Amino acid sequence: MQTINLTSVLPQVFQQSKDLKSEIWKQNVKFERGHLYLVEAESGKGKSTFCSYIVGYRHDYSGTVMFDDRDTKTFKVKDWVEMRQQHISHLFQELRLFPELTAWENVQIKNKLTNFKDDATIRQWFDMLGIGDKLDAKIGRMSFGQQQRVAMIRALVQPFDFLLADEPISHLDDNNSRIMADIMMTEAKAQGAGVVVTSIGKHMDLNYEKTLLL
Ligand SMILES: Nc1ncnc2c1ncn2[C@@H]1O[C@H](COP(=O)(O)OP(=O)(O)OP(=O)(O)O)[C@@H](O)[C@H]1O
Repeated sequence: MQTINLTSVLPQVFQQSKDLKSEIWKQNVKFERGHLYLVEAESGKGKSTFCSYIVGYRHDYSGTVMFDDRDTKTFKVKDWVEMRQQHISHLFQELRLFPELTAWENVQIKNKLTNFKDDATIRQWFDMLGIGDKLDAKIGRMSFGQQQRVAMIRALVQPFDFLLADEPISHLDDNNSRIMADIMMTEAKAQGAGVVVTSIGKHMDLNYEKTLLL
């Protein structure tokens, strides 16, 4: 997939808003593979909603979301499954890890779908992010910031044309944010992928090519 195109997309929840000013909602916006975008917004403006539309978890909008020349409203479940396994990776703001599984198991459950990364690479990422001693820790017993790092690793153990990172560093210190940004961008470059980062203020320090206000 080369492009994601949003045309006149408006969430139902904002349908009655008279003073909606947005560079995404009700606009024509194109995200291209190989490019880096920042979507900035205040709380409640719809960052998570925007991500949900692109990964197909929600469809409560008017307008169209196109992947290349395919209207995603025509997608069947199997199309979304393929998209999420092979083309779009999503780091959820609320992470959506399995609390009863260990950090390692949470990553492997995703990695096993495509066997995309070897164990050594995954271990190295845990070490780089300062959670090398947490491989066997249950997610439910890790801090949110530690879980955020596990969720990023999980987002990277699959092929993708686009990576959507919804507030990826909300609970990270500057050092870990930098390391995570480096790992994420190295992976995205290796895959020639586009990256869309959303932020409520504190954002990854990256050379964004385009910033859009939601
Ligand atoms: N599943 C849903 N169905 C319908 N409306 C929703 C749903 N989730 C959120 N909303 C509404 O959509 C609007 C945007 O919510 P969303 O969670 O996308 O905002 P956000 O920008 O990600 O906020 P925050 O930064 O506070 O997490 C809010 O008015 C919210 O009440």
